[in-house]
Amino acid sequence: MLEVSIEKSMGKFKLQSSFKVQKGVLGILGSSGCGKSMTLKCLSGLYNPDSGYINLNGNTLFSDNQKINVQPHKRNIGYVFQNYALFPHLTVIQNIAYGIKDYEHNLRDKMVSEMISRMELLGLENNYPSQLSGGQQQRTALARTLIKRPNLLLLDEPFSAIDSHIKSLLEKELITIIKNNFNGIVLLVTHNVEECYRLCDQIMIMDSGQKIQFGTKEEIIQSPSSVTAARITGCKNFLDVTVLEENSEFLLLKSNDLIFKSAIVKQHCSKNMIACIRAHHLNLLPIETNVDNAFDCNILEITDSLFSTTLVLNCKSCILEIEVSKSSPAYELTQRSNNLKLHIPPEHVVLVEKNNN
Ligand SMILES: Nc1ncnc2c1ncn2[C@@H]1O[C@H](COP(=O)(O)OP(=O)(O)OP(=O)(O)O)[C@@H](O)[C@H]1O
Repeated sequence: MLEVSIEKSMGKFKLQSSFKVQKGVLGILGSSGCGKSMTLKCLSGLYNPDSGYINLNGNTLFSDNQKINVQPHKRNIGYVFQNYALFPHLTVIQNIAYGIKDYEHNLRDKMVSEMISRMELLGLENNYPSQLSGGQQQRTALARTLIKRPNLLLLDEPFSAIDSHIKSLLEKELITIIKNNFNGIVLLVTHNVEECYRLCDQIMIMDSGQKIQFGTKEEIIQSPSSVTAARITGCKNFLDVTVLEENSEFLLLKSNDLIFKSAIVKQHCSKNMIACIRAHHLNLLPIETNVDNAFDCNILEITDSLFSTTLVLNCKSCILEIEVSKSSPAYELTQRSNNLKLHIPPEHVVLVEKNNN
């Protein structure tokens, strides 16, 4: 179990990080400069927090109250940096052995050769980092870290230096390696929501040095708690709405000339809220369709991607972005007409408080 409650000021920036993880992979998601890497650096001991505490599996690594500050190399925390930070003048085998250089040499050789074969680095033992592919460098960096059997593994944007076409292969590989070789807690820093969803069990969203939401990945994606959390998790549509009616089945909402339904929500609802709707949850239907919660709209802009199309629509004076797969019937419709019906699934409308940004 990892328990963190720390504060750290650096220039104008203030980090106030507090969270608890029992097990599994925690994704730390947030835009550039929100304090993700600083959180990892405080955990690893590279930075000293100004105040607070860090407890890992019952051991206090940092506490300003108790005047405890365990040195970085005694924390048993593995840290894989964005660029892997391999020693360029050492071979694969020497980089991996570096992590356990104080071990008795027979034991060290045995552990290194086991790690080389587990990480599928056989045949590359004597290569220098410059002679390795991105994926091989990543596996070497992981091997160097995991060989020390850390209690906590910190991964800072492990795929940022990798081409997108091999990224998905490496993601799968990384998760298999971690699941098969490591049973401690993993913290994965990323600003890519899809990567975060694929790899993590829980997600913490950060903004301006603070945690703004923490939960399982399903909770975070289905129920963002604020406009910022929704935006960071990829939501594109935010409508200022007035709640016209609230009954046991639905809420009736108004934004400009659009009056639409959302499914009932558990939380208290104010009169004025923000409705967050993800672009891929909206649907397009033929103009003559007559179904509940579907409204006339016209296409203002089309951005064509490889497998999907993003459309900007005007629907009753509300501007909405919708993403349709090129293999969907909705895409066919966009090829034939500019005037369509926009269906808003009530269960996919998330309401957040207006002042809760
Ligand atoms: N050594 C430092 N001195 C002063 N300010 C710093 C220092 N290191 C980081 N900062 C500031 O602290 C803030 C958080 O930085 P951090 O590296 O944690 O961001 P991040 O969320 O990891 O961003 P990115 O996704 O771009 O890596 C930034 O505003 C940064 O400018």
